[in-house]
Amino acid sequence: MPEPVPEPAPAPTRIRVAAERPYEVVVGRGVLGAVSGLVAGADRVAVLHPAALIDVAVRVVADLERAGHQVVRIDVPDAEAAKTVEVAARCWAVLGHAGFTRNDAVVGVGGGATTDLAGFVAATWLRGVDLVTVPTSLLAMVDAAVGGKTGINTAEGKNLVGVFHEPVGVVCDLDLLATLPPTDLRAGLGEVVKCGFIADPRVLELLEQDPQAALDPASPVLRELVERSVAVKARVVSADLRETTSVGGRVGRELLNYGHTLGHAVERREHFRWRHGDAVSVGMVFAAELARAAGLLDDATADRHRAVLTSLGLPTAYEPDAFDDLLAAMALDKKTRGSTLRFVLLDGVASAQILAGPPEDLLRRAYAASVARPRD
Ligand SMILES: NC(=O)c1ccc[n+]([C@@H]2O[C@H](COP(=O)([O-])OP(=O)(O)OC[C@H]3O[C@@H](n4cnc5c(N)ncnc54)[C@H](O)[C@@H]3O)[C@@H](O)[C@H]2O)c1
Ligand SMILES: O=C(O)C(=O)C[C@@H](O)[C@H](O)[C@H](O)COP(=O)(O)O
Ligand SMILES: [Zn+2]
Repeated sequence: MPEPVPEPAPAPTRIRVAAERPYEVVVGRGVLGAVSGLVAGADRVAVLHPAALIDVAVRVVADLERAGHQVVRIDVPDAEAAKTVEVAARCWAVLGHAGFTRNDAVVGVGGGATTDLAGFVAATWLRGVDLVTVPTSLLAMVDAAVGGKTGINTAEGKNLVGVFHEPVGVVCDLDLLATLPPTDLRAGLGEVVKCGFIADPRVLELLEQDPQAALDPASPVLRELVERSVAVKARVVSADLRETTSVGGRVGRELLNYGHTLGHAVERREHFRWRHGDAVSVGMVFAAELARAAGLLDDATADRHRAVLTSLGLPTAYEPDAFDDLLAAMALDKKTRGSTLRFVLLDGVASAQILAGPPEDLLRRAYAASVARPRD
């Protein structure tokens, strides 16, 4: 009997983002080697990573050194602990010490917290040097590493300090998801569900058909979900890079903030110890209840939020008595104008509008509905 011939691995997918300097998001398996080609013009390269990703960072460093770059590896704190001005200042000090100039580059290897920090450091050093993101979590692949939002937190709230700074390239190596803890993979699906509701109904169908496949890092279903979510993000940011064009009935980049108004408030109340994707999950259920209470969204689509998120094991409700704290935190949401809160709401799947200044009692009713047990 002849040996069975293994199927060739599918070629990497390249998704283009039309920024001022257009760039590509490469999605595939075994594509880590693409990083060095993206920083070809740099003499020095800084590779920022948390301890959990040391093995990946070492592989990237070795490639870069083989290509002749002088490389500095910077070990940063894990998760949200990296997104502080103190950590950014430590990175600036390392770059200064190593003599980083404007043709040098920063590479962020890690989850969304690391790529947000790396982006902020790259954006601010000498007012901007090249950035390559190497997302290693699902959430960073489908969202954080793409699109140029960079930032750090302050005691007052989430991502309150940051700049837009697009990467020169994004390398999503799906093989890296093999070591991602299942709880973090699940949290990443929160942003995938978001992409389904705001723009791509096929994402919702895939999740509903086989939630377990979505939770399996080796499955082709997960690859399709990553590609579809990156495509949604690329399309939205390409049309509104700086989040400036939600006018009239048209929602620009703010669309990507679906579920984040309450989600970020939950993160702040939890002192940034909640996973971002979990908070967005809770925030989307609240947004669906608000849209239902405002008479915008039909019952079936509102209920579909809780159903799909629950099937993936994501949280759908926060503490019943927390609304006053959350309302105060939402005042600092970036979509707020003056004292007017603004929410991205759906009036159907893939159809959004901004609700500005809803009365407080409507918000309270929606929150109460979001924490109530689902209807049978
Ligand atoms: N800039 C944006 O557009 C944007 C979009 C969405 C989210 N975000 C930000 O992204 C952050 C959330 O990202 P996240 O969910 O990736 O969280 P994270 O960066 O905190 O990573 C989650 C955990 O997974 C670990 N990890 C990551 N990849 C791993 C791997 N391959 N193997 C083993 N462990 C791994 C990390 O070390 C961390 O402990 C938040 O700060 C959020 O605000 C930014
Ligand atoms: O890229 C965007 O735009 C988003 O809003 C994507 C979100 O998933 C992400 O969490 C973002 O960081 C939130 O933006 P913020 O401006 O509210 O901090
Ligand atoms: Zn998000």
